Amino acid sequence: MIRVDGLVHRYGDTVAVDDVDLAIDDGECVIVAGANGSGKTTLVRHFNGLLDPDEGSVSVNDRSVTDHLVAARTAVAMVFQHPEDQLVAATVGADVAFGPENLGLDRDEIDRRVRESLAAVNLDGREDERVDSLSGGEVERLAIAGALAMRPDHLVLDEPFTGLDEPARRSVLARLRDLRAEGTSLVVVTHDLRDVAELADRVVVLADGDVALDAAPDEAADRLPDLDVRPPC
Ligand SMILES: Nc1ncnc2c1ncn2[C@@H]1O[C@H](COP(=O)(O)OP(=O)(O)OP(=O)(O)O)[C@@H](O)[C@H]1O
Repeated sequence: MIRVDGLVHRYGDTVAVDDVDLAIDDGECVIVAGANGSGKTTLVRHFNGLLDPDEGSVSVNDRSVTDHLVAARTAVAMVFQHPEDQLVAATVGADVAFGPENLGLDRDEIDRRVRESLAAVNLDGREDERVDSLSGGEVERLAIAGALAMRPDHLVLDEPFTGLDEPARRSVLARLRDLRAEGTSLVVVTHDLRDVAELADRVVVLADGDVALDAAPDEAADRLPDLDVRPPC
């Protein structure tokens, strides 16, 4: 479980996250939506300790993120909005292998995870290609493969469908559906629910850094336009 209690995050005078309480159960799929600047990215960056709370606390699997940073980063994998910033190696295979290598896994297991993760995002067989030769959508899929290779308990994706063409989008959605069925919790940050509403158990909408709505997708649909979120078609 990811648990957020009274979380406040400030950037100077800007209160980006304003006293948020939230719990995401194991195996749940939660959409975090809201207008630009409502605090979505800031909130989820606390889930694996990329930011420190100004007030309040975050725990993952019952352990404080601040006190158990390595455990949080092993349990929660993140894919960010600008995945090109997340690349760490020169080739596709080495990039996906980086996380599992840091977990200290043996070579066979690392190779297996690299193969499976690349296949999950339709990049199979491209281990030896240079990352700087990939298109924007391919880089995004590579970043998702890197997160999948960690076999995290919780996967957080910040605007994962931006820049993906239709086949790539379908393949990522299918993989997310499988992950959810396997018990991985998913947190998908978006301001447009059309892509992921069918997968979600809950929609959490932020407005001005606080939770303005927390409901099942069909219950939430009517209120979404008032909160500057495009409802699913
Ligand atoms: N590094 C930063 N320094 C200063 N202010 C920031 C920083 N990052 C975000 N902010 C501000 O904090 C608030 C919340 O930003 P955040 O990026 O978390 O929102 P968001 O909902 O993810 O927005 P978007 O949909 O545009 O990605 C905004 O007012 C933003 O301008």
